[in-house]
Amino acid sequence: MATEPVNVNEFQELARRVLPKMYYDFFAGGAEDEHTLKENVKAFSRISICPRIFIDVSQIDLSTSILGHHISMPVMIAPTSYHKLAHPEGELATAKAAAACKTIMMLSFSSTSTLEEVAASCTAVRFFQLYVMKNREVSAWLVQRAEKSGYKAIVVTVDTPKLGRREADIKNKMIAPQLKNLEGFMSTEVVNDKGSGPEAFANNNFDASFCWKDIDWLKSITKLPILIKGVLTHEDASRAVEVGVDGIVVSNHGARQLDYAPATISVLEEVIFFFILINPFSLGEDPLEYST
Ligand SMILES: Cc1cc2nc3c(=O)[nH]c(=O)nc-3n(C[C@H](O)[C@H](O)[C@H](O)COP(=O)(O)O)c2cc1C
Repeated sequence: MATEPVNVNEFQELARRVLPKMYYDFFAGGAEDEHTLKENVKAFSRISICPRIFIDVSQIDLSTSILGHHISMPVMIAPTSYHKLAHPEGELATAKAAAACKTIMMLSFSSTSTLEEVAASCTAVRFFQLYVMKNREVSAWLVQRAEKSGYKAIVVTVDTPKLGRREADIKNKMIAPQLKNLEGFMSTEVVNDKGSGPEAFANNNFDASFCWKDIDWLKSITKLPILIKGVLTHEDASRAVEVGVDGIVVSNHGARQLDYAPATISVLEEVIFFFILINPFSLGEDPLEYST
């Protein structure tokens, strides 16, 4: 690329050129046929933006609040794994960017820096993303550490009872890096010469039985607000209200989990419509905030 990249597509192309294929494929790929991966992009391209004219836009304020935290724009950093595979500064650089942009960073369970290191490195409001493990003690220990380190919410990812079948990772025999948050408690090294290391680790350790009733357990171990990430239907949004979580993240996990799931943006309207129906006067103020 002759000039500095100016948009995310150009950054992606740059990443493709400089990263080892195994890592690039991990970051860029989706599950199985990658049907949903393509749909995620196509669905955005089907949305057009209709401008209204003669409005004074000399001062623009995009700021909003999420769970009471004021942020500069309705854009946050979703939890993504293994940042150090892309850059030596890893999650610390991402956290610095979140602070500079005055937005919220959700730190992945699968980070390559510890949650304490990230907390010490920046002033950004941080949420901690959790996969609930078969060994509940490990999950409780992580939640307590997040609470102690000043994270402001626990985001439980609920679309990953098993890791999505990511065929590129299987072919590349993707090697999972050490998960820093688990260091000292358990080894995350997986020798899996048959396929994807991350898939083997997740399938050995994530609790595929975790379901609605277990939200009570989570509430019993933390005072932090609880968000569930991976909701795609109004039925599940309704259930989330019933079990009393503090927020939902509408998401198909970047098409990395269930292939042929709908594009996230295409179901957002349905889910938001449900909230308007149950609470017509409080859009934007309700404790259940809306995001993808
Ligand atoms: C490389 C990569 C790693 C990801 N790692 C995680 C993760 O560790 N935990 C998680 O909950 N979501 C993870 N995600 C999903 C993102 O948080 C986010 O949901 C996705 O990129 C955007 O799709 P959505 O708009 O459907 O949410 C990852 C996504 C990518 C691309």
